Amino acid sequence: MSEPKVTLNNNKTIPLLGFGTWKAEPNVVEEAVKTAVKTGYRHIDCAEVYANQAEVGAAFKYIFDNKVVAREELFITSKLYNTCHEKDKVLLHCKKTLKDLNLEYLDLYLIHWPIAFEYTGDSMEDPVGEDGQIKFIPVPIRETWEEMEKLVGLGLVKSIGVSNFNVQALQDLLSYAKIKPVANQVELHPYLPQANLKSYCDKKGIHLTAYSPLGSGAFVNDPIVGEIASTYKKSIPNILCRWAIQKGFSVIPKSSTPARIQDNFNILDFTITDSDMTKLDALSSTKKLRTCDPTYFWGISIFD
Ligand SMILES: NC(=O)C1=CN([C@@H]2O[C@H](COP(=O)(O)OP(=O)(O)OC[C@H]3O[C@@H](n4cnc5c(N)ncnc54)[C@H](OP(=O)(O)O)[C@@H]3O)[C@@H](O)[C@H]2O)C=CC1
Ligand SMILES: O=C1CO[C@H](CO)[C@@H](O)[C@@H]1O
Repeated sequence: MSEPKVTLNNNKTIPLLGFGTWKAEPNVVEEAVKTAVKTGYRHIDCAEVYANQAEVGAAFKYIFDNKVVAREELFITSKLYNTCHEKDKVLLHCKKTLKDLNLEYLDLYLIHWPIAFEYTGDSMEDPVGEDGQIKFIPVPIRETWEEMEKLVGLGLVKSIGVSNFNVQALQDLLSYAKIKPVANQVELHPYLPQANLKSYCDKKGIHLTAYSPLGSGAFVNDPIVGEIASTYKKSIPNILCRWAIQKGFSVIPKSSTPARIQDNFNILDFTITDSDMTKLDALSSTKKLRTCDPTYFWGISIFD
């Protein structure tokens, strides 16, 4: 079954079911990406900070050399890390990402977080001072965004967007952006449904991509999701990802396990009824969860 897609605000399309690569160890990610593409995924989510782009790039080389699919059939995203926000780092690290991924262009390049750290070169390590605190630097998002816009002009990226931006950060960006962000990639699942952000992004034509859609396994003991999964004879991850795509989000579950990579693709042959969608929508009133918390990572609070 072919992948459903939605149209972005620049008229390009994004496949709704993607494949995540964070924490996919360098020695397994190459096989995982090959398995994903052979299974049918057409959207692959990468980032320089995941420290595995060269191995993901080896998979892309295999895929294109062996005509598993053509380059135009894949939608490939990567992200500019917090250490690379300064004016002179954006082009440099976009080119580094393209070289590692063995690509001539990215479909989508995102500012990974709306916060800037001191530069640590290609290591992608977070800069930590002697006091144990992260070394933040005051680079305005505007400076970084203007460089991101130039990448579109250079043909290195088809679309640009952001990740982990709240409504306020998007409002600021839209006040000066010459090229509107096509997408905002954020943590999103029934325990963190991002209702305010969704309503703002819908109004502004910004697509939302749901990261950590499985909530780090937090739903395995949820009786409502479990019951819905048995009704449809699907797995809990299937229900979570299907819920996301029925709400119009793209979704990027990660797995390094071949059977799970294949299982997670099995969401295109069924529809969750409105009444079951309502039950899933109601879960955030029973439990709230944020697995990727910058307060915990770096001691900075950026979400509402
Ligand atoms: N923009 C950002 O700041 C962020 C982006 N992301 C992106 O989103 C992607 C997905 O998010 P991530 O945080 O990885 O978490 P996910 O919600 O995708 O969960 C991944 C975990 O679930 C396990 N898993 C996957 N499928 C199944 C299954 N069918 N049954 C049981 N367990 C399963 C995986 O194990 P195993 O691999 O062992 O099978 C892994 O431990 C990332 O890989 C990354 O690409 C993530 C976080 C932040
Ligand atoms: O995508 C991500 C995965 O983890 C990183 C932390 O180590 C985050 O920076 C980021 O959000």
